[in-house]
Amino acid sequence: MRDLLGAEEFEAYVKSFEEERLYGLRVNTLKISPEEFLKITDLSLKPIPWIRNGFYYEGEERPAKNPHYFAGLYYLQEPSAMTPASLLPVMPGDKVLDLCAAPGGKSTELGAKLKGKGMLVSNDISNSRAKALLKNLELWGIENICVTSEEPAKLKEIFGQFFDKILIDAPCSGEGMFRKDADMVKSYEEHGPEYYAVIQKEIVTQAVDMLVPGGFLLYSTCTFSLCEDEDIIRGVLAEHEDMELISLPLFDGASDGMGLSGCLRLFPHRIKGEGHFMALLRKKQSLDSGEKKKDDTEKEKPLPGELVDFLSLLSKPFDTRRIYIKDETVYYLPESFPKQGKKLRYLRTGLLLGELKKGRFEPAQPLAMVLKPEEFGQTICWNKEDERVIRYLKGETISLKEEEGQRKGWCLICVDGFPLGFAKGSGSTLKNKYYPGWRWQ
Ligand SMILES: C[S@@+](CC[C@H](N)C(=O)[O-])C[C@H]1O[C@@H](n2cnc3c(N)ncnc32)[C@H](O)[C@@H]1O
Repeated sequence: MRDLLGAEEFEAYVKSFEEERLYGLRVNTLKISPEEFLKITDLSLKPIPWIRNGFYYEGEERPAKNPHYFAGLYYLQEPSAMTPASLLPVMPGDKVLDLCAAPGGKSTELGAKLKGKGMLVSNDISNSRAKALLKNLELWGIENICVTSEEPAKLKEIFGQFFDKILIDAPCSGEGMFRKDADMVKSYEEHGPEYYAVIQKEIVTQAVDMLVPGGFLLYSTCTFSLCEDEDIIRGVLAEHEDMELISLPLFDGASDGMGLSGCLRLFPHRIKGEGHFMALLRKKQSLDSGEKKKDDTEKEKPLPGELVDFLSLLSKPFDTRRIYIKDETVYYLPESFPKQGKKLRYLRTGLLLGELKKGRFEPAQPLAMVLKPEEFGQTICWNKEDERVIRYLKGETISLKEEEGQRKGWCLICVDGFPLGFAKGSGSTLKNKYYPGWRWQ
């Protein structure tokens, strides 16, 4: 680091390790604007200057023990780690791949940018980490997701040149994690920059082949070593004539790439964040890039009566051609989901709508998370201070107050106007249908 920064700046860098780590949360713009969120939250927040929907919170706050967290209104994320997804120019309708996605810090933001249009494939090679990723994406309320746990080479084999935008938040030696997580120092001693550089090169090479002409690839790490950062990008540019570097905008405290201008570096002694490296690449348009689109649209087919009955409770439009039933489980596939996508080892293909159970349809938790209260026939809304909110999140049976009337059938339970999950009414009692795996502990 002394070689990289020079003696004087190195002192400032080392000194930054005496300071407290920084805590951040990012507001879910699929559900609420940052301005509206600030009006309803009881957390004390300060804006992160370069992230429109990002805020610092104090370490003693407990934002994960808050009903708004269970409503998917925000994600807890280190401030500099919010930058890569904010800089990848994702547009609604894009086909987006997050190749190293768990536990979902960046995927949640990419999903929010898609606004339900197009498709987000979130992948992580580790199956256990991909499970945490799935939970975070479903809590966030992204309906157009596929979650896979595959080697990048396997994804390339199945998808080929398919994605408009790709994010690689690469596994790395983690020099920017030392203040946040002391264990990272130990793992750095086991596997340093040279070890990770080999893996990163392989991942990037596969990703380039999956990008359509004109598509963008954002590469990021939370480390500072040249061989994992600029050298990887230089390697891509040398080996792929059709890839070009697009300069990222500098903002207050951010630094240019070291020896490769246009990349972006965040250092803990220059910004209020732990540190990150980013580079944005674009695949040049080729003359014959007007590739014919295969028509993968499913034909209209009749749906089971119990599912039709349940869907009639919803005013949210569903394209029935995208409803996919496997065994008794019902999914809603993202638009532009390719048929060959089904050949992958996936944890989720689209939005999980629910289960067909002997003539009944039971809606699933992820469906509740993508709804707006007005999109469901029967809604029960409590404010955050109502003690029944936490009891509901703990899985308890709830009694309705007299003024709330009698309820029969499926109800969508909301806090401050944001869905938490389903319950089934029978008179003045609500049978709790909150997903047991997500309960308040
Ligand atoms: C820096 S973390 C990703 C963090 C994530 N993007 C986020 O914002 O929450 C890197 C991830 O890459 C995964 N990984 C490691 N090798 C991989 C590979 N060859 N292909 C795909 N993912 C890989 C790890 O399991 C790890 O979850």
